[in-house]
Amino acid sequence: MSGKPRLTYLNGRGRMESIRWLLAAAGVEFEEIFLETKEQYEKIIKDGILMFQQVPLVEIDGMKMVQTRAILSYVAGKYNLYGKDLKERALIDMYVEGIIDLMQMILMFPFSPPEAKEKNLDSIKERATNRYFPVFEKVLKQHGQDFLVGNKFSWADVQLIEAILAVEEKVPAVLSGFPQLQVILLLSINMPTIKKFLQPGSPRKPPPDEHYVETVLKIFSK
Ligand SMILES: N[C@@H](CCC(=O)N[C@@H](CS)C(=O)NCC(=O)O)C(=O)O
Repeated sequence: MSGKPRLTYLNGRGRMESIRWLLAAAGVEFEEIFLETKEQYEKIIKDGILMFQQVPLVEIDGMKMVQTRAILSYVAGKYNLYGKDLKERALIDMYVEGIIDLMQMILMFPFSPPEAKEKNLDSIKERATNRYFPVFEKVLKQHGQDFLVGNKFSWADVQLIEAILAVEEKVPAVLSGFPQLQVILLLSINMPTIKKFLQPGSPRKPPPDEHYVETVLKIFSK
């Protein structure tokens, strides 16, 4: 093995995308194995590699890690993106969990039935604008620092930037009432590691299309 973390998931965003973001933001290169068939997925289950028969799977530092949040917090801790003490870490956890709740709506959106799409899109817009983005706008405004926690770039910032860009893909003007978020977005997308991740040809995955949705349904159908 090359020593690089090895990620096993589908060739699409899903639950793995935040892990790709965090590794990329930390400047860590990784390898990927893409599941394309149910047989491939069943084989890794049969081999006993997936603790709960679920992906994402990340092989890192001799471990076969599953559970998205466990993987993310390991990576955040390992690469100094997890605050300087327990209190900063608690804050990062709260921010991240909030953003993950918003991202969950975005994750499920492509699987909405056609008649529910408009309503679900409205809910994403409503939640982003009225519940989640105002929190981060206020935090940044109140402490006047560049980043969310401890005046230092952290996992919380990475998660926020991923979420902002994901919401903007669906609701382009969503940041118009959030000047602080515009600033942190600009600052972050110009950081060398993130800039690289946002360039074509990087491991960042495109928004889910019909083929991705079909592949997910095919692989995970019972
Ligand atoms: N709590 C787990 C959930 C993982 C999960 O639901 N993964 C899906 C793919 S995105 C899966 O493997 N589904 C198959 C199954 O649950 O049987 C995590 O956050 O990693």
